[in-house]
Amino acid sequence: MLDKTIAFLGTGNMAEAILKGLLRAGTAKPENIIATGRRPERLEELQRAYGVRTTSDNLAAAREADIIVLSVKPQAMDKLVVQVAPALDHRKLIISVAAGVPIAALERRLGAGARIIRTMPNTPSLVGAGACALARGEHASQEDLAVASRIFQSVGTTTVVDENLLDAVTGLSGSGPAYIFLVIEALSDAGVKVGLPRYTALKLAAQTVLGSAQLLIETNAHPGQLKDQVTSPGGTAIAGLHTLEAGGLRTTLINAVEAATRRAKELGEQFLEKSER
Ligand SMILES: NC(=O)C1=CN([C@@H]2O[C@H](COP(=O)(O)OP(=O)(O)OC[C@H]3O[C@@H](n4cnc5c(N)ncnc54)[C@H](OP(=O)(O)O)[C@@H]3O)[C@@H](O)[C@H]2O)C=CC1
Ligand SMILES: O=C(O)[C@@H]1CCC=N1
Repeated sequence: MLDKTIAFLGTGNMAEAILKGLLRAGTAKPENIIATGRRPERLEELQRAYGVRTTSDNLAAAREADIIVLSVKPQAMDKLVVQVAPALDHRKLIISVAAGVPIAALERRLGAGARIIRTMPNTPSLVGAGACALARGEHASQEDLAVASRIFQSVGTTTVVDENLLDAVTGLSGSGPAYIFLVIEALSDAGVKVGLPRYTALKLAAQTVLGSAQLLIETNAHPGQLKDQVTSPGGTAIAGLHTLEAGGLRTTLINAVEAATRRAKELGEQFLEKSER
């Protein structure tokens, strides 16, 4: 149990996933979590669902909390950071989940000495199956990194990386759930096309993705080896695989991760420009 108050500044999809995961794991108590937002109906919904404290006053939340999670969209981050900067002194641990936003740019807004951990989580955190990468800012201590890691470990796996790799992480695992949901939806449509009822097709598709990932992680085997185990000579899987290769699945996935990584960099550059004004 974390004996600290955590404020989520901007409680949308990603912050809710972390918040719910933290409560589910028993890492934080609802009374030690403050969730901020703009719309009263959203705050009521969060209060009702999780019993956390809610407010539209970011500055008051930042003043009260020990740990501040910056969780608005990158495009809204500069305004938020300028607003809460007076409350964010070196006694606070600041965790950013924003795609692209560099630590140096946040430090420029928050002043020298700001203890910042930049992270890239993903939405499966909601069910304790997240994948999060973390990078430590110059003024954050090893202890700060350990506290941030504990938060994200309670909702999934964590990896510490150099900050310059976080845009790539954003392209792969941060954005990855969107790719996989598209794949599951497409596989379900395919199941319907070959005659399965919709619900049966969706259940089979989702479990196939989950089970394959679990098999890979638990056996630590190479994905090619596990693919070969499914693929009999002259059988069904090779017929399907040939079609996927002809459709350029690998190249398409590589291009997707590259495009998302590029977009994370662009978002960071836009933030930098704003923070220089
Ligand atoms: N979604 C994802 O899969 C991932 C997202 N991220 C990062 O998480 C961050 C949030 O993304 P996501 O959760 O998807 O976005 P959402 O739009 O779902 O959440 C952002 C929330 O912030 C609120 N908000 C906006 N401005 C303010 C403000 N000034 N004060 C208080 N609340 C505010 C919004 O309220 P309102 O609805 O009223 O506008 C909204 O609820 C981004 O920086 C993104 O890069 C990182 C990893 C994965
Ligand atoms: O699309 C986005 O910008 C966010 C960041 C990572 C995943 N979703």
